[in-house]
Amino acid sequence: MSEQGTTTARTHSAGFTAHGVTLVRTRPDGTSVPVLDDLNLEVSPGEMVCVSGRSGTGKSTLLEVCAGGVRPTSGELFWAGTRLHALPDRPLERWRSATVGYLDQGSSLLEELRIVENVLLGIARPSTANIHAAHAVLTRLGIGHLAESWPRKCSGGERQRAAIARALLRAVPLLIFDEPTASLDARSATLVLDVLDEARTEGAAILVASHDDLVLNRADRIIHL
Ligand SMILES: Nc1ncnc2c1ncn2[C@@H]1O[C@H](COP(=O)(O)OP(=O)(O)OP(=O)(O)O)[C@@H](O)[C@H]1O
Repeated sequence: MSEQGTTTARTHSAGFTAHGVTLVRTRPDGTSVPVLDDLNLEVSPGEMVCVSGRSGTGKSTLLEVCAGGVRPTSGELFWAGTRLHALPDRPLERWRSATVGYLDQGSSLLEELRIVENVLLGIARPSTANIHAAHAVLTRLGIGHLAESWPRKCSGGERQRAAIARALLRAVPLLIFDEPTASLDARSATLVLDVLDEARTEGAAILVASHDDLVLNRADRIIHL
């Protein structure tokens, strides 16, 4: 693993740190697959770090581990000094809900909910202000006109932007986005990156996996797997 770009002083007291992370998966036939091997990364508040690399090198898996969705086989994960790797399941899940805006590679939406309802999913009892904010973020992402549409009537890129809107709506401090521009043309990708820039300026720590030069060019640092 190698890094390029500027490096700022970071400590375990702010932002996200992964140290010596290893993950071994087990195939259905019982054989072991080493997926992550002794990975280290840090993402400070107000910084966007991009994980890049060939297909199958473990980018999505690393993001899932950092988001608290998969436990590493070994290694340490910290958020603002909290030892995430030592948390039991329920506190880890509470940390994840309160702290992480996660976009998976499939940009999964619930088909039985309209786009704006999908965006509001992470909020238990949406207020009028939350609903206005959901419409506003959809508009920023160029799909405000689709707020009342059903996901099945939307294109891949529109669905992807709706999933991004959902991850952004709660203004959480850690955004972990897997291939956020994968289904987007340059114009739509730029809308997404402008919104991410705004979140970064407001102090979010942002970790993305991407091959897209538009994303790589905006990153503060790049980690090559
Ligand atoms: N549940 C699993 N069980 C066993 N192996 C898995 C599992 N999930 C992923 N892998 C393997 O782990 C490796 C890394 O997968 P991952 O999806 O993290 O790669 P990636 O770099 O994100 O790839 P891509 O760029 O194609 O999305 C791959 O070889 C994959 O086959």
